[in-house]
Amino acid sequence: MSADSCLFRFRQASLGYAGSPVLRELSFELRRGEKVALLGESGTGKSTLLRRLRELRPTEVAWCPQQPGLVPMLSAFHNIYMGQLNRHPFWYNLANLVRPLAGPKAKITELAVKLGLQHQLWTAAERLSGGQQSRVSLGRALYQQKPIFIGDEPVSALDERQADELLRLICGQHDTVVLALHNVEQALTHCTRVVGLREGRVVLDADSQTLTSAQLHTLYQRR
Ligand SMILES: Nc1ncnc2c1ncn2[C@@H]1O[C@H](COP(=O)(O)OP(=O)(O)OP(=O)(O)O)[C@@H](O)[C@H]1O
Repeated sequence: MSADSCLFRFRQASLGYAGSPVLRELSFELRRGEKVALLGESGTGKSTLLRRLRELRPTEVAWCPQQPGLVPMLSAFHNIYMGQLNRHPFWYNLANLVRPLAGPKAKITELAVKLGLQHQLWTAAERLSGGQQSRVSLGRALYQQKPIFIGDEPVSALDERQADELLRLICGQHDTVVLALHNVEQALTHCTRVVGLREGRVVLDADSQTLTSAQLHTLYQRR
């Protein structure tokens, strides 16, 4: 593996907020091409690590946050389009807001079919269900078309079949993927590597093929 295949490297790092560390003595490397699942109990620091990764390579990362953060009055189409807002001049974005342009319309319609949102494309985000909103948020991240996808529980509001289909889509479209998940089966099926966190420390880091779901469930057992 060449040195420049390393995208992120932490050595005994401390990550947290305003002087209060969440992740301690973090030693962690992530190489191009890896598909990594972060697992661990709520509050253990998964989002904190994902946010740091995103800050380190902002232009290369397609970011799918835990909270959809949609503009309520805008349609699913326009919310997805926002994934490429900063690639176009102001006049182009304004024209597309008033009357969707042919190019974005074709691409977003195709994406909406994959997301199962073809019938909700022109519905305002505030009128969508929680699962539909989270698919719009995922669509916005996919529409960014960046090489690295970082998702904070991007499929947790979806049923199992939909979640599997969309995880396949995410992993197929991106060279490198880092996902905070709570579902150990999804982690083993879709990711090549699993990193387990407990109380702000990495307690497991292994190739998915060497792991069992029973081992991963121990990350959630009370001590
Ligand atoms: N903006 C913030 N300012 C201060 N503390 C924060 C902030 N965001 C998160 N924390 C704290 O950092 C710790 C880790 O939170 P984090 O969101 O990284 O956990 P998580 O593993 O992603 O949890 P979940 O599975 O519930 O999303 C928690 O104790 C939380 O209260």
